[in-house]
Amino acid sequence: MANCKVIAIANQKGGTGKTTTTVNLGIGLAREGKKVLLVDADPQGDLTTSLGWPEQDNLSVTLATQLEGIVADREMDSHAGILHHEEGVDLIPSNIELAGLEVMLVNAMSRELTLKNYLNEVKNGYDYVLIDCMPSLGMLTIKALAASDSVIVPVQAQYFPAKGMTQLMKTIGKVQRQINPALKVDGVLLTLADMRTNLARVTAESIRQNYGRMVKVYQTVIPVGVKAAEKKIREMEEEAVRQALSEQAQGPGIEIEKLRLNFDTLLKTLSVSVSDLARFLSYDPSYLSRIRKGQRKLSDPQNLRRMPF
Ligand SMILES: Nc1ncnc2c1ncn2[C@@H]1O[C@H](COP(=O)(O)OP(=O)(O)OP(=O)(O)O)[C@@H](O)[C@H]1O
Repeated sequence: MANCKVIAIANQKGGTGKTTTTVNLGIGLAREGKKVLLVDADPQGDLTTSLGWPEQDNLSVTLATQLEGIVADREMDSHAGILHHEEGVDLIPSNIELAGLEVMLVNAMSRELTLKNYLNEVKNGYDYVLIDCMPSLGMLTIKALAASDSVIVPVQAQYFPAKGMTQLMKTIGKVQRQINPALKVDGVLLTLADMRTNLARVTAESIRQNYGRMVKVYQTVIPVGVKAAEKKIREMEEEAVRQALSEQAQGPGIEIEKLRLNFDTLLKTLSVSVSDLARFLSYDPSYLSRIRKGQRKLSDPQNLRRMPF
């Protein structure tokens, strides 16, 4: 479609509701009769999982395959790998292979434009393309901003994100000046808001006061559904969780790769995201995320053993 709009859903802070916004906005637009393609631009593949493809390592064609084809200048069917969801949205999925692509792209020509070039090949069939970005301002997010007409920034209403917002706005400004002058900020979306608390109300007000002149802050605020998130974890098979945890918590001798695999199994068993588990345990999501990527060991296995399951 000639007027396809490409929107990046971005915030370098983890767990602000990017994936949830992408899914719900996408399905909402599909219900309005729009043709929608969702793009999972996060190697953690949470969008792919949340749409019902948890075994994403078994997918033969993903976003990484397509981008790699563009870099290598290989003839490819650009529609290969696109999945169709029963709610009426399409998805180009991702898995951990996307992380490896960043390294490969260091020497690639026009590396910032690989995603744009790929989307140019597929977007004609769609009214909207929504890109779920990863929680970083690295090359994959730059690529998403370079490929987009606009960006929506989900911000968790519970924390005043002063430093993070300044960094994000600087990056958007840089992309506008150097790669994509047409990029617009659609708006800031306040998410996970518990408006019964003073903190959320004060934070929402501060965000409007501090950024409202620069960018639109949507009047619509997404309320937190605490019960739903916690119920999901509490309903898990307790025995399976304990078993996976005790394997993980074998102390400093455990191999980092084994820990990574165990942790992955744990998340799949629970069918929860890293952010879910982090919130439930009051852990820093980036700490758990590094364990999941095989970048660090548990520093406090005893603490994990006492998890409140
Ligand atoms: N309104 C809500 N109420 C309750 N839980 C929510 C809500 N929105 C999102 N969540 C939960 O919060 C967690 C973080 O949301 P989500 O995965 O959408 O954030 P994200 O910004 O994409 O995370 P990441 O930065 O890790 O990619 C998820 O477990 C999700 O299920």
